[in-house]
Amino acid sequence: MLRTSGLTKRYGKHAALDRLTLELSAGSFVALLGPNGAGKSTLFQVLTGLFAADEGDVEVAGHSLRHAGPAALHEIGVVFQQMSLDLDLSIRRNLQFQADLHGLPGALARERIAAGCARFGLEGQLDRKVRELSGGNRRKVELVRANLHQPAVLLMDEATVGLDPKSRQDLLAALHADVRERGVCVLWATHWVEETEGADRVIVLHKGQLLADGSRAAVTEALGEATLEAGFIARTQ
Ligand SMILES: Nc1ncnc2c1ncn2[C@@H]1O[C@H](COP(=O)(O)OP(=O)(O)OP(=O)(O)O)[C@@H](O)[C@H]1O
Repeated sequence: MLRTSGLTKRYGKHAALDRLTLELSAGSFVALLGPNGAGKSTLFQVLTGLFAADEGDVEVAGHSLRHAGPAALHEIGVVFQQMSLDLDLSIRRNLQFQADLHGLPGALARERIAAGCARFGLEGQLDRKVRELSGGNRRKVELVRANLHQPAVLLMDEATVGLDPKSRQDLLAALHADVRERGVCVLWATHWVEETEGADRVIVLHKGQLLADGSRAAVTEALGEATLEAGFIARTQ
């Protein structure tokens, strides 16, 4: 569903991504675990076409980002670390804007906006400005937005920053439901080991390279300490 081959992105001489090759399947929740500076955000910026890779390519649902950019990008939804909603627009206007960008017909857009918001208990708040919402509800709107065009791949970059435990739980439950019910592939970037719980697969990124890849148990074993957290800390210092 999502493939990268030999993906390299340099800032000057420094390789933030260093020949990264990955293959992620449909219907899987994959945790991308890496310390600060590992290259997680850079990977997301390349996957979403914000920056071009220096080497390598990305394929999303069979479309090459380099050769068929719009088709590849249509299969990606993203929630970045920094909130990117327009604070002075209502929830409805923010979501409608995204629906227009993806060319969703009016009736379908209205239906998906209503269903997406209802899923998070936001249905009574559609005409409120985003500025008036709590951090948790802003995140939920971002997730509704990322899902509006029903992409095959959802990229979540430190998406629980600022969320209370209940909002965090709701967000994760919604994503796991998308994986099960729609066969979405979720790539969940985090530097918190506890956020890999429930993931089908854990990928550990360090200095732009793959350090370990597999189930939590397999990665714990590969990192060579008693717990995943201890191994992660020991091997990424
Ligand atoms: N615009 C930039 N110019 C120069 N170097 C950059 C730039 N953006 C990132 N880097 C460097 O690239 C490397 C990877 O950074 P990146 O932000 O992708 O890591 P990250 O895993 O997302 O970290 P964090 O968990 O702190 O968000 C770091 O060494 C960082 O300093």
